[in-house]
Amino acid sequence: MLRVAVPNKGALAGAAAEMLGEAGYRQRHEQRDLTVLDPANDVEFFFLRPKDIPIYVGSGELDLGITGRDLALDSGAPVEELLSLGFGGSTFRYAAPAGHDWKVADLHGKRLATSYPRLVRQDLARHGVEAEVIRLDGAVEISIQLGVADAVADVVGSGRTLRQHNLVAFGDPICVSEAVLVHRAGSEPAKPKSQLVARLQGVVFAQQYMMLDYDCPRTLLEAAIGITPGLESPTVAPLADQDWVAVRAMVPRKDVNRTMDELAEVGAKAILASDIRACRL
Ligand SMILES: Nc1ncnc2c1ncn2[C@@H]1O[C@H](COP(=O)(O)OP(=O)(O)OP(=O)(O)O)[C@@H](O)[C@H]1O
Ligand SMILES: O=P(O)(O)OC[C@H]1O[C@H](OP(=O)(O)OP(=O)(O)O)[C@H](O)[C@@H]1O
Ligand SMILES: [Mg+2]
Repeated sequence: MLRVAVPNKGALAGAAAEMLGEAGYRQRHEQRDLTVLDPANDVEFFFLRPKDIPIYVGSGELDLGITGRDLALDSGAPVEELLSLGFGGSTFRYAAPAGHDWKVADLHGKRLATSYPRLVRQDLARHGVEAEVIRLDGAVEISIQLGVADAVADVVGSGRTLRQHNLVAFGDPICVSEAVLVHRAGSEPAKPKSQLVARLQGVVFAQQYMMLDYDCPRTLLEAAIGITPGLESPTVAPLADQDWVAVRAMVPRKDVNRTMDELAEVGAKAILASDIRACRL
């Protein structure tokens, strides 16, 4: 039976559960349940803190896990990414009080608070900067005003928390993160494992694409296909009116409105965009 770690709470938990549900796996009904058995798919899910997941997967106790790239790197556990999941996007950055043009070199000799000490120490070493790293569990942005640190290194999502505490981010992002599916580095892609990977890949892909359907005069088909080449090639079907065809193609979600504008401009009609729930490519 495949054993899979899933975040039990926090920023990644909701979207991870939703994605597994969309991929056809059994959901937990009680927020406090720590395991869920899915005999139909021969999988057992373990609901764990995202920070601990790389440790369980890296040790080989669990086969797969969903966690943040930043957490996986900070753990130092021997895990590797199988798939980027497209949610939980953040950057991990240095930040310090606004009003000064901070450089990473300015951290030399300073106190730096973070929940990701390994990631930070590695980055400081890369910059040849020696700073005192103070490990905090959370709410790191407040540590400067409370007097325990001069600067921080923390997760930035919208940037709202930094602004609230009058901090500015500086230097290149230490890590550009999102939720990822990991396995133990170098482990074999056993079959049930690769089936779960393929299912999740299908959901990630479905979320990034939309299906476009439209009617097009035959004479304009070439131009329309140039706008919606699809993945392999678009489906073209005859209409009752011999001069028209129906076209169906997948398009990147982020481009869908611009693509619809372009199709309308070349003369396509009845352009419909619909969501794709899941797919196998
Ligand atoms: N505001 C945010 N926006 C986007 N991603 C975030 C945000 N906060 C955390 N993350 C991502 O979520 C993961 C950490 O999740 P979470 O914050 O739930 O864990 P935690 O900090 O260990 O737990 P908790 O916050 O519940 O104490 C990291 O990969 C991080 O990059
Ligand atoms: O840029 P923003 O959108 O404001 O998000 C960033 C904040 O979100 C996370 O905190 P979380 O809620 O996980 O609390 P924590 O600090 O206790 O981990 C992160 O640690 C930052 O504090
Ligand atoms: Mg957090």
